[in-house]
Amino acid sequence: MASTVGQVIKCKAAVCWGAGESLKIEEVEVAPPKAHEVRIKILHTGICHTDEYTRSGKDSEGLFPVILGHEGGGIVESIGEGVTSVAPGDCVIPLYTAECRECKFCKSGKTNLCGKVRSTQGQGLMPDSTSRFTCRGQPVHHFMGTSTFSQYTVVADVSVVAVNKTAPLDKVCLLGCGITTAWGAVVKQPGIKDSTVAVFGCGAIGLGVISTAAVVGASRIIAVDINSGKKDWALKMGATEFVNPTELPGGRRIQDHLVEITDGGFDFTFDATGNVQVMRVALEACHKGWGVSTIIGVAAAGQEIATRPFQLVTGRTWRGTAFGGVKGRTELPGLVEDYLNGKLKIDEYVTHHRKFEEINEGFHDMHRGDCIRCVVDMS
Ligand SMILES: NC(=O)C1=CN([C@@H]2O[C@H](COP(=O)(O)OP(=O)(O)OC[C@H]3O[C@@H](n4cnc5c(N)ncnc54)[C@H](OP(=O)(O)O)[C@@H]3O)[C@@H](O)[C@H]2O)C=CC1
Ligand SMILES: N[C@@H](CCC(=O)N[C@@H](CSC=O)C(=O)NCC(=O)O)C(=O)O
Ligand SMILES: [Zn+2]
Ligand SMILES: [Zn+2]
Repeated sequence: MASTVGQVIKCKAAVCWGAGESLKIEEVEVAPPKAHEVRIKILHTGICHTDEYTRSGKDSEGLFPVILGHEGGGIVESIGEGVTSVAPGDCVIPLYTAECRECKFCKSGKTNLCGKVRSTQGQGLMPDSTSRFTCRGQPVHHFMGTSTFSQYTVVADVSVVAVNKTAPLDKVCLLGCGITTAWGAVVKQPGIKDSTVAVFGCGAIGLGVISTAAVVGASRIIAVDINSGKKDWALKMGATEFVNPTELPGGRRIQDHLVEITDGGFDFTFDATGNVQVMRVALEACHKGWGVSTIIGVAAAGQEIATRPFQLVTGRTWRGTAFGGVKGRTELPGLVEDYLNGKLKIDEYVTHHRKFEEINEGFHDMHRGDCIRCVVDMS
């Protein structure tokens, strides 16, 4: 087959032309990678709730037309000048949280949030402020620096990591977001061993938090979800109990119930719903004096969190995490090895598979209570 290196590639991509619209499979042109960029043939991608959040128009950073997707796996097709970290043929995972190892954030040792490409990423553009995608003669925005709903995508070299070539990409693509976020939210939070934990929301993220908290050795893990169908899932992943707030007697408030059954509240709580009222409950279900609540869920544009400041004055801590605090280029190869060695669950989360042409059905799957993660075959 003729080499595509340096050429514009024509391929299929799922384009979202406007907020709230279904994705449309289109022929797109994907320009070759410029300096410090990498063009990737995407083989599989998960659909994360954050893709739906932006598609639906709830993302204050949302731009259209756009190629969504940020939970992918693929093979490097070609590299731009100056790229040394990956090579053609490498098995890679695109990273929506870059890791340049040079910026103030990366060098701080305090955060995984890299500053190198974040501003252009938020504008749906590559670091030189242009797009590599066109469709029907017009530029199409990138998304989260990854755009994995395209058969070929271009990412910055700081936004991609090579992993073990034997890893099945239809599984480890989930390390591009969901599994890693949940894992990091727990392991990077000191003190979970022998502690009490509440997890609000039992989607892929919440279940991953439950599973990791169980592995780390939490003494009691209470899963909270408004869908009782999630009870079996939560218990299977390691929760010790399950509570459905809508089934409490006499309209009792969930935070009052949780504080009562835990003798004062939890050591740690996690929001994995993106609902700001639930975030408040998660904070207020923390134990006075030391409870720590972590926000993972992403809330819609215009939403704000609130609580009585007294909740914080009396020793509760409110914090949040992006991509689980994980530095992707440094840590993802190890997580892939953990998966290959049976130390990290991924297969269990993949409940649905879809062909690329069925990607909109994959979004519908996500709204059904029985879908944890849908993986799309991009071939
Ligand atoms: N910070 C980060 O880096 C990341 C954040 N996210 C965000 O994390 C959140 C979770 O993602 P994901 O697991 O994929 O989403 P899902 O939609 O799969 O899971 C959310 C779960 O929360 C349940 N839920 C909804 N409302 C409530 C409520 N009031 N009380 C308790 N449970 C409730 C849902 O139930 P039902 O099924 O009935 O709707 C569902 O089971 C999203 O907001 C996503 O955008 C995702 C990845 C990374
Ligand atoms: N664009 C949104 C913010 C969305 C958000 O918080 N994204 C998370 C990852 S969610 C993955 O599924 C994140 O990494 N945030 C940090 C970042 O730098 O974006 C908005 O504007 O509200
Ligand atoms: Zn995600
Ligand atoms: Zn950086």
